[in-house]
Amino acid sequence: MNTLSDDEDLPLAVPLCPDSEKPAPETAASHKEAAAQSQSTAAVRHAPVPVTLITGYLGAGKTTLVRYIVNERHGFRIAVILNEYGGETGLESAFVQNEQGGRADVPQWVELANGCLCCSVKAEFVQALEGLLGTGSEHAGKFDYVLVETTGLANPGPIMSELWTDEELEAAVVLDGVVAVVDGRNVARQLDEARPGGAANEAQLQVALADVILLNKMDLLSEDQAAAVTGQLRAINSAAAIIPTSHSKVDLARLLNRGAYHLRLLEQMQPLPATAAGDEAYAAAVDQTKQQQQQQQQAADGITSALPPAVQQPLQWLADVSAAAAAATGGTASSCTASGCSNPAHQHHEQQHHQQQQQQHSSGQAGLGPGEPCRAHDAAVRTIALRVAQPLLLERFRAWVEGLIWDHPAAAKDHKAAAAAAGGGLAAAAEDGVTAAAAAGREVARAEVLRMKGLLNVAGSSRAHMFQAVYDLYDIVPGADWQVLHKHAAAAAAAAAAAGQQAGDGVLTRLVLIGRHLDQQQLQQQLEQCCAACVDGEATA
Ligand SMILES: Nc1nc2c(ncn2[C@@H]2O[C@H](COP(=O)(O)OP(=O)(O)OP(=O)(O)O)[C@@H](O)[C@H]2O)c(=O)[nH]1
Repeated sequence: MNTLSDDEDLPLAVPLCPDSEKPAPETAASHKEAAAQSQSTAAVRHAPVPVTLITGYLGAGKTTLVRYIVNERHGFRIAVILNEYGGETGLESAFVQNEQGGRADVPQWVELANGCLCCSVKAEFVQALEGLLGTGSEHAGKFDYVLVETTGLANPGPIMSELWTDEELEAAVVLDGVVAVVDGRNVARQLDEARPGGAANEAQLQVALADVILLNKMDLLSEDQAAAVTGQLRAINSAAAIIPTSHSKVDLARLLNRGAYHLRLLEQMQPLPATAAGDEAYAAAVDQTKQQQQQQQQAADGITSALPPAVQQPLQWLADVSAAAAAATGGTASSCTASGCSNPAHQHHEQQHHQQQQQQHSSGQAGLGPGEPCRAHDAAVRTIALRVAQPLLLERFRAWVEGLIWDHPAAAKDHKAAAAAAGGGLAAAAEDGVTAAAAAGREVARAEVLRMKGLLNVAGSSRAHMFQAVYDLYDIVPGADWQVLHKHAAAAAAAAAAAGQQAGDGVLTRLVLIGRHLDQQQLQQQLEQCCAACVDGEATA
């Protein structure tokens, strides 16, 4: 499995659909399309069960959310997997089970005690899912949704990549989305908690890796406090939807069945089967949930017409990535900080920090030099946006991404050699940047990329390519033709503009990156080096 853990060596980054023969971009696209086609066909047969991962710091409201979901009328037959430390797991799940009686649809509870999903019980977790859903299991076909509640101290990255790629399950399950529940009252403090060696803490990782953030305990926050916390969360992760909640009560159409990680399958997936023939109430509830979700999403993004999934999906991707990029860019401009935090308390803290740095500087100590990037902000988990108009060479782009998401020094070294052979040494660029900075006497840490999302303009292909990376994995899926996309995006842009939102524009590669030590200028330069024009320039130089 391609995941990170304390007790395993860091694996190589693996494209979900690897091109072992490194074909030219045009061939690569066709290869991907063929692979997507065969996977999609399998999806129709096996109908993989969507899994939503629920993360969040201790006491944020995860169990409250699970309890709320299983008691709502949503039409899904849900299996719930709890990953709790200590002896109270039985009590908690028994309590929830007793409550579910009336309206929940056969929730099944599986307890994973005495271990953490992010390390020691990954195997147990996979076994639990196989037991529940795998072929031949007595439960096979009985559930059409899985919720996994992690411990408050879990880093969701490893389990995300485990779920995203789990071949052992033969697509019995598919990661649908990651929800982070945050305690609005305490999240600012939790995000600030220091970890040895300056590592990102769990609260930061949970927010950074989420597709949806529930800003919970709104009943305990003033409007100003809520706005401040929202700004802080947005600065870390501009790509996630932030939904304010009290007692984790949320419109489930915004939470479930988002399809954030199964782009290849969405086009071909059939509607969820009814519980039993003639169970009209069940089927109607499923339809209603899906319809609501689609309408809300489309209304939010200005996508008004009913489009085929092959167009709608990349159009949605375009809207999501553009909105995330706009939020990241707007955030950066909103204050003196790179993180763009709008939390007044945080700004105050950062003002102090700047003053300290400047005082240190004027007193001759190592501090903030003119034009020097601020290290404290650099160390914060944040979102940055990149864009480039020139078409990308896919292999160069791959080499760059692989270099970024392998942050382990040994893996980076292996990768440097491999990528130098494959794509002209781009993979080593980040490391070389660090070395150059060190030689110049600057203290620069290696970029730690947790999540990437983008739409790619690939040289030799007329199709917009959807791209995302989580932790040590990435995937690139060809979507609709740019022309078709633009035709619909123009309508969407007009609607979005009318709604006061920023819409996507032009045949552009646009990327958002979430992580730490992200040097915007350096990463922009590295992305530009992946362009065909850059390589042509090299050839003629
Ligand atoms: N006031 C208020 N209390 C809440 C809200 N959501 C949850 N709580 C309470 O917060 C406490 C913790 O909620 P849980 O749902 O157990 O949180 P958790 O994230 O599962 O906690 P751990 O399992 O310990 O990590 C409980 O007492 C909840 O009743 C909310 O929106 N407002």
